[in-house]
Amino acid sequence: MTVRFGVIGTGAIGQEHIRRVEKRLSGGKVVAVTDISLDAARHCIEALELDAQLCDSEDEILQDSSVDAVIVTSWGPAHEGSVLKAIAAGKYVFVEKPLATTVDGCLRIVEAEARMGKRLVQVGFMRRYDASYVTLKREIESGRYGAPLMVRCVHRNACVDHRYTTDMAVLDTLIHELDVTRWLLGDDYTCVQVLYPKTTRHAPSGLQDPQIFNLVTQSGVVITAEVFVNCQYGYDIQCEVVCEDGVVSLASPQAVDIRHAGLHAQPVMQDWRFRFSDAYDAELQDFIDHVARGAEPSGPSSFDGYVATMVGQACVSAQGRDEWVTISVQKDLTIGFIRNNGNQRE
Ligand SMILES: NC(=O)C1=CN([C@@H]2O[C@H](COP(=O)(O)OP(=O)(O)OC[C@H]3O[C@@H](n4cnc5c(N)ncnc54)[C@H](O)[C@@H]3O)[C@@H](O)[C@H]2O)C=CC1
Ligand SMILES: O=C1[C@@H](O)[C@H](O)[C@@H](O)[C@H](O)[C@H]1O
Repeated sequence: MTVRFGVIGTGAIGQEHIRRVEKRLSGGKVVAVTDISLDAARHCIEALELDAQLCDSEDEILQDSSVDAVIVTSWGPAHEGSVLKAIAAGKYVFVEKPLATTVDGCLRIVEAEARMGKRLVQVGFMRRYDASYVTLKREIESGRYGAPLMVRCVHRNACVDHRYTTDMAVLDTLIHELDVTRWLLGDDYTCVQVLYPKTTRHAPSGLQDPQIFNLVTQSGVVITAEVFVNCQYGYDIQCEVVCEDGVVSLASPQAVDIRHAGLHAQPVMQDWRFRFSDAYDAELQDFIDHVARGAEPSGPSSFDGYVATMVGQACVSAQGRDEWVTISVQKDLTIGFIRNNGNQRE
């Protein structure tokens, strides 16, 4: 069966996902698109030469019985409403991170899905599909290096625009580390502290950049994550796991190694589009494959989305304070269904 998609939000990653469904992946087709800016949606249809209907609203997409699944790629604060409506309409939904920008919003989604009695939602935490992260997890789980003790993460973007605010360093950027490190270690966070180094002159006015997040897990692993979104030189994602008997790190994603003009160098990618291109392909293909055979998605679940936003909110509340903030994930029976059925990709 071909999965017929409706897309809500035709901005940067919306267009990326539409292009991959149409041109690179198999088993999916975009049949309807909308955006709060209808001009943006119209332009997307024209620019990508889509054979898709321009819909006036998300409601029109969700009421359309020819749409099997939706891709939600609008701004974060709009995600909750679209996902809840999609669940109510019984549609599968691939939603970009964050699942919702508030903890209560995430819980409403988790509970709505639990009431349906089946998983419908997959969250776009694509790093779980990145070959280098997958290998890193496999190596850690082999036990060959002993128990993980410390993790050092770096998340650098070349630059951001004036709309990027200090809390977005958490809910827009660090949220990837919050999800992937929990997945890598199979461990939950207990507390967080945020340090503010000197701010770069390249940061838009009022933005604290860079920021350092120190997190501790239940088993006592200490994670240090740097977020620096105006580093100028490119898009740089690093992760090093220090274990009792060895150190395992993400491999460089570069395909070339250059010796030139007295230098031995590797180019640095400039954007998430390139660094995680294969991972975005893999996550969406996995979603399509499950939906096409009527199976529940098995990628990052709404519970994972809830945990990431919940931990993210604790990080936000620790920003600008010189103290540790406690984190406790709610794991009651209401959401046990999703937790137990949707937490693992294997
Ligand atoms: N997984 C990843 O690595 C990435 C994830 N993202 C996530 O994807 C989402 C979108 O980000 P971008 O594409 O960069 O933003 P963008 O600003 O380029 O595009 C967002 C689009 O959504 C539309 N929109 C906003 N509210 C809407 C609503 N209520 N209904 C319909 N359309 C609406 C806007 O008009 C805009 O066209 C964000 O949640 C972001 O965090 C973005 C980039 C990379
Ligand atoms: O999700 C993403 C963006 O929304 C975010 O703004 C960037 O900081 C991240 O690197 C990218 O992966």
